Amino acid sequence: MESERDTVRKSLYEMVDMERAIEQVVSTCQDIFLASSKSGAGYSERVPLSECYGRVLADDLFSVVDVPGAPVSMKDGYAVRMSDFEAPVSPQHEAAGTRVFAVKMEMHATQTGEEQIPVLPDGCVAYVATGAVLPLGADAVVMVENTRAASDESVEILKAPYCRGQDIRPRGVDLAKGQLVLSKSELILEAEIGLLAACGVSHVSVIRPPVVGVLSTGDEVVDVSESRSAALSAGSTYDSNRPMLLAACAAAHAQVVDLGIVHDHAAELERTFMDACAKCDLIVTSGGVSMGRRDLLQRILASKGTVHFGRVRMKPGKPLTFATLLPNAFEPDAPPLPRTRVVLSLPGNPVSSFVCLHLVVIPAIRSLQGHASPLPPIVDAVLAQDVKLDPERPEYHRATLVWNAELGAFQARSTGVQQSSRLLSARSANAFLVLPALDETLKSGSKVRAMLIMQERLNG
Ligand SMILES: Nc1nc2c(c(=O)[nH]1)N[C@H]1C(S)=C(S)[C@@H](COP(=O)(O)OP(=O)(O)OC[C@H]3O[C@@H](n4cnc5c(N)ncnc54)[C@H](O)[C@@H]3O)O[C@H]1N2
Ligand code: MOO
Repeated sequence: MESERDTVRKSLYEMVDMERAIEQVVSTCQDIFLASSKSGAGYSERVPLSECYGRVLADDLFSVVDVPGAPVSMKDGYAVRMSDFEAPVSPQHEAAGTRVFAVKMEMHATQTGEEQIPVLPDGCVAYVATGAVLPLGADAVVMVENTRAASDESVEILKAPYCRGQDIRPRGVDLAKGQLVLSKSELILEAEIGLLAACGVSHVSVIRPPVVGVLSTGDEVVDVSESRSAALSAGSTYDSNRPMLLAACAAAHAQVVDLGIVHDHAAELERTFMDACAKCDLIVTSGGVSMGRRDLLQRILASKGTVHFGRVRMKPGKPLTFATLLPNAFEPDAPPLPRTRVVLSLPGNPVSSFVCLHLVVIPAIRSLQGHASPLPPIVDAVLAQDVKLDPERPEYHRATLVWNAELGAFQARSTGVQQSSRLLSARSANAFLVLPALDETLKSGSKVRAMLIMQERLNG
């Protein structure tokens, strides 16, 4: 048993590898998601298409219509019967390889009912617009560029269609009624929204977003809204973590709850956690997880639940802490709520928070929504300059990747001094270079692994 004296000098937690830490967070969140999908309680909600971007589908989806609903033309041109091209023709047209047909009707792209579709008379053609329903009996389309107006009512076809069905979209070729269009657990982005609308679906069942509460801790931390009313004292610092985390969690389609700034005071922290546990699936905190006397979070979490890890072999973000709490941990007499609560306590240094946000918070939110691939993608990149490695901890080095056509590779440029308080090192970053712990310098031109973040920035 360690004495009180020892515990202030040495962390209670073994240092775990970052890959293992990420895996543990993701698999715990996936288990919570699976348990809630089985119980069905509050698992999904029905939303209009305008609200489903970035959400995960809760059910398989089938088309309720054929697209197109009838054979339609793929070109502006003339609908023809192929058999009419076998009829005898004048020697003059025979020699020229052309044929003249009477144009008996015009079909435009309108909301044609099935009963309104006319029959194409033998030996005649119909003018058809792109997307227009074909007259019955037509089995190919000749585009206008292969025709010449012979008179007001006839057309000379200069190049006969080479096969039946040419330039026709048959009924149901794009989507067939009853066809599985999207599967449960698929991510809905713009293509999927277009697809759903195309097959007549106006509302979909999507996974309910996790409720994510965000709080900052620290007696020195000041809300930015106070910036107009009071000058910042020497020891104070504006709260940059909470606005950053709230924005990123909302962008990851969580329902966010601002839990404010909490002092380094055990009773106040416990009260905030009690309140958060009642309404949040995931509680994200920053600050108060390291070795200071007022770093109280790990002790509170350990007393109310399970701390899975409290130190990670990574830079920046070493004191990253992951805990789970039973939903009634702070109110033992209250009836248990359906889900285990997840707590991710990020280190207070703003860049450490930023890095942990991308490495564990966003993957946790994605896992709680049933995303099949919750982790950021990793690509190869080539260093644009020398980079000094950290001898003790693997580093997530902020960098900007730019595609270099000459190299046929992404080139990675460091964002500069990587100190964990220097938020400017996150500015314009679109990747973390995943660097090993080694006492050496990686030379310009070396190949490294790069984890893509904020992919909107990949093009600068
Ligand atoms: N003796 C040791 N000290 C420290 C260790 C260690 O291993 N042994 N680890 C260091 C590392 S690494 C980190 S990272 C920090 C993280 O500590 P905490 O999570 O306890 O963070 P705080 O001490 O509360 O704050 C650190 C720093 O960040 C500023 N801060 C805090 N919250 C915010 C916020 N919301 N917005 C902007 N800035 C914030 C705070 O004022 C401090 O300057 O611990 C090292 N220490
Ligand atoms: O790990 Mo700390 O986040 O390096 O400063």
